[in-house]
Amino acid sequence: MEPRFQAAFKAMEELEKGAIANPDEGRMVGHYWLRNPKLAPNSFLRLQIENTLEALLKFSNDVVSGKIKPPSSPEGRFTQVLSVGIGGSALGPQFVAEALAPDNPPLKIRFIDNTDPAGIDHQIAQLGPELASTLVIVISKSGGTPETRNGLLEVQKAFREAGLNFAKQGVAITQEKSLLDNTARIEGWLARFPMFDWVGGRTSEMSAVGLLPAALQGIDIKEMLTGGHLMDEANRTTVLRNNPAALLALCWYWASDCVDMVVLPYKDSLLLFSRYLQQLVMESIGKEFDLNGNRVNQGLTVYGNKGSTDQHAYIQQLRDGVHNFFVTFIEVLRDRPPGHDWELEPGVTCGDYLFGMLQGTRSALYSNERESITVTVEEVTPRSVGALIGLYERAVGIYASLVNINAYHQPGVEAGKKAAGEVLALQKRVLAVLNEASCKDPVEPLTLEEVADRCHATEDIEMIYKIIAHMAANDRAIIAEGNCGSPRSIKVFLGECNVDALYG
Ligand SMILES: O=P(O)(O)OC[C@H]1O[C@H](O)[C@H](O)[C@@H](O)[C@@H]1O
Repeated sequence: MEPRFQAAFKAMEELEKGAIANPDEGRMVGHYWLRNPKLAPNSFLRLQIENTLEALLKFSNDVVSGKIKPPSSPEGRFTQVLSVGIGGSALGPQFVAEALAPDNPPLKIRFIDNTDPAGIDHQIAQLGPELASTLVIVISKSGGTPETRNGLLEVQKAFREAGLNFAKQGVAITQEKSLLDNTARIEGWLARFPMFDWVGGRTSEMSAVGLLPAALQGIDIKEMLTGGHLMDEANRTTVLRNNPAALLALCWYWASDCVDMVVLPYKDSLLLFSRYLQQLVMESIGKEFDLNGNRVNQGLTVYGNKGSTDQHAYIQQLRDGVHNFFVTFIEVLRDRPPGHDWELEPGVTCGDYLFGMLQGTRSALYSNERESITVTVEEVTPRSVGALIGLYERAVGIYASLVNINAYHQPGVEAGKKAAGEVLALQKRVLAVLNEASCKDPVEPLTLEEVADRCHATEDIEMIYKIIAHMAANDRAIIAEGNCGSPRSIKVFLGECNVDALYG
């Protein structure tokens, strides 16, 4: 493997110097500069990074100290953060909050990371009157992701209904001049922080995306950056056996007949690490074509929660069942902060049990020829979490070089987004057809075939059935009579005729 690793190290060196490492999108890949701005290929980019960090540190200090206040909160200071974002604009902040937020953070954080109305209602309801002291951070690199836009519109509606001025409590993190950036600027939001073209969503935890929410929770973000920076330095050696990320990538390569990567941190606070890694690894490595255009269908499937909890769920299959995986144990040496430990049996602490479970599971898997990797950290601190993120970011990049793919684009994601847009367009046509039939006197109930026919979408009859079932279940003026289980029996009409829509 040595020559291939040397080629991968060379590619990484070029990337760090500002090469267009994401060729299809014509972009540089600069997340390593975030923790060492001196590496940035020019002083303009270096200053952008440094100024953003300085500005966000100042902003978060002012919010935490109460210098920046919500306009109409009885507490007189912000007490909650509501983060609205999805994918790379949520997973890092969620992981870091779970891993590092103190028990009583200066601001508590909640997330809206979906366009599920019930989920959004739940978050807003939980805030209750504290909405008045909630800082809403809307995060979207592109500034146009529909789920995030919907979350924003829902939150703004809640603010209106509570008689609050959203702009005074809203912060945007997005690329300059994106739709979100323009909205925030025109509406005069409290603050805006930039995302950079050359940082991908899934590697944005150490940009404003991850750092601002973390700082507001009282997490030492400089330490996170230091951890990332130190890890990057270790990963720059071209001596394979001394390079942690390269060794990790080598293990993945060695195990690559086993495409399932089971990540098991034995530490509750690292529960969301595998969820975070799911995007980082799967969106980076899961590719149809290699860089030469050959179909390769690469991929590594990441899952896992935490040990020892998962031992009581699926380790049975790992030990005895289908052998298509390798496990990564994340071992944390420090059980608890010093001075709190006690022996619940002579010579044995609670943490000794956790340790025993990890080692026992590792041995039990090995005895049945199931291999594993162990990543050991001394304790869960901002520095070690920064280092873990840095380790996996670099391992993904190196592995991508080994299998000759572009780790930094995500062409497959577009297909689902486009199809979702088509479904919503079809829904509008269905409504128009139903409206026309429902405006007749007498009303003309239609079968699904008739709806499909009038929509000129006979191929899409199944989707039309789904659209009607969904709308009928949601008090949407649609009346569907018949038996859901036998779609042919269904007849549909609208409860009222919308004359404007008919002629509009
Ligand atoms: O930050 P945004 O532009 O809103 O993007 C959020 C997410 O959108 C897509 O699903 C991309 O595949 C992800 O990589 C990205 O993290």
